[in-house]
Amino acid sequence: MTKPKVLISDKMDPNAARIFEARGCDVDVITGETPEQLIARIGDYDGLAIRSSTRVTAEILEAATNLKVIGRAGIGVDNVDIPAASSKGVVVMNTPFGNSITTAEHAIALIMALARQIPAANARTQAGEWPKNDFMGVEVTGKTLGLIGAGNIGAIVASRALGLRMKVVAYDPFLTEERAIEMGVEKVDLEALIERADFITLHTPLTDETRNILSRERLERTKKGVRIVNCARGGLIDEAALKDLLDSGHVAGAALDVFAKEPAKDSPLFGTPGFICTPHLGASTTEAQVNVALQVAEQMADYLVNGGVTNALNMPSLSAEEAPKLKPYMALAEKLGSLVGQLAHGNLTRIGIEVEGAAAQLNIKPITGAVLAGLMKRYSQSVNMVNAPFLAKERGLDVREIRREREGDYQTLVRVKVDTEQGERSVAGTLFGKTQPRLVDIFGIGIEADLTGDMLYVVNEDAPGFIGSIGSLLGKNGINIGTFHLGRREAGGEAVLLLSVDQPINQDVMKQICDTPGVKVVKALSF
Ligand SMILES: NC(=O)C1=CN([C@@H]2O[C@H](COP(=O)(O)OP(=O)(O)OC[C@H]3O[C@@H](n4cnc5c(N)ncnc54)[C@H](O)[C@@H]3O)[C@@H](O)[C@H]2O)C=CC1
Ligand SMILES: O=C(O)CCC(=O)C(=O)O
Repeated sequence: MTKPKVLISDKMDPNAARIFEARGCDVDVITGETPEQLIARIGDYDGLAIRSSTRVTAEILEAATNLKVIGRAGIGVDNVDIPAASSKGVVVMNTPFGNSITTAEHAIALIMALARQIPAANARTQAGEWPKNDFMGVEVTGKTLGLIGAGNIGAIVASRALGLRMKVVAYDPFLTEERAIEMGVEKVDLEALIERADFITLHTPLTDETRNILSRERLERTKKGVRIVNCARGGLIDEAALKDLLDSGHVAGAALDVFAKEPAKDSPLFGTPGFICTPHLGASTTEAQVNVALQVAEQMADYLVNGGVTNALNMPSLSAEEAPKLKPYMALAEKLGSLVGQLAHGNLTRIGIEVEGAAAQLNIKPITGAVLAGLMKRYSQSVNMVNAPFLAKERGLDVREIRREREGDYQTLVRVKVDTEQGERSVAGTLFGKTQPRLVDIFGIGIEADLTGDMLYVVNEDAPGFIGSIGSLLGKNGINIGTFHLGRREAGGEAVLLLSVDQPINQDVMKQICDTPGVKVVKALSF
């Protein structure tokens, strides 16, 4: 088996490359390239490991013909076009906890730096001024910290701020009263936070809702003398309004680690009294960078080598223990989806995926993804279990999942049901010996078949001599039969013949089969 190839395109702790190699991947570290250079190179790689500098755009993804996974060594994935990655079937992963403590500590450091004007005092002292009378600070003890965003980092900031004897008020639409009590913070609405906070710190992602959350209008309603810290994402604060309010003295201090446009090599805020900044250093500690590098490499290698999915933003997680158990089910599910896709006529509007017996103990999402991928192969060659659910949604396909704990005739069963113009139709399969996918039911007719390679599907009237006539027709045309499977509703009723052949069957032979007396439906299948 060829080794998966990974490109590390941003500066990353060297442990990442070591882990990739130890886990059986080939790895190249090529940083600082232009988008055009990355576009020219990316087609060679199965995995792309990034931090925040590489922007993974739709154009880059278009050129990424082999790419299976993008791993962000860090939290924010606003530098990745996730919808484009999803529709190309590329898994996007991040490392949601590896740098949280470090980033929270940076926010606290900036709060303290603002309270005591440390950067300006340092610069002027080192310039030989000894400006003792120019730097009257404020205590943080007893002050109110307004926390916008109380997720992982926000919660750590809150705990540290409480340790500094600050009072913490938090605004986060997803913060429950119970969690606020557990964190020791007061849950408030945004407007109350704006009016009450002596310090404000932001810890939300940048979304349509959070963009400009500290707008000019809100900044103007803050307490006079407020100090503001942003270690989350540029774009959360109106930078022009912040500059005006620093100039007017309404805002006493602001510390930005992140800017609306990065790298921020120039900004109207630079040089403004009370303004301090760092170049997106929130996650930059040795500890955090080792954490995220190890974690992203482990996660990506696990996916590329074993199919395990951890911390993916566009597909359900799949642990390294689950992955090998699910693998044969996913092969079965893909084959059943593909069978339905090849046999069903017209536009499908609804699909049901039922798992029964042992299959019901497993995570159903990957099974659903595999059924949909098999089904939609007829629309697109680049469909896989990552993008299939998105494509299904785009096409308005109603997908239902049903789990039945009890066993039926089989110890484990996956059934795929679709609504067709002829009514509801279903196919089902099981695993022989826990790993071998087998079809066991096709549209209500029991049959045991391995769905593999080129196959011929025939529905016929059950009559003596029919099987022999099909066998000799194929023989006459030089087509060798590999396996032969039969099933029927009842003696003399509707029967199904499913056989594997050593080569695709051409149109001429298909017509001859079609013209054979007793044939009702005939279809060439491929798996
Ligand atoms: N400066 C740096 O180097 C770093 C920055 N970050 C950034 O920090 C941010 C937060 O990270 P985590 O705490 O790990 O994320 P998280 O997902 O654990 O927490 C984010 C919180 O924001 C809340 N939120 C969402 N929409 C909101 C809204 N409209 N108003 C108020 N709250 C809202 C969510 O409910 C959630 O609790 C991310 O944007 C991340 O990119 C993370 C690491 C390093
Ligand atoms: O990788 C970095 O230095 C930035 C980290 C960051 O912004 C994040 O994890 O969201």
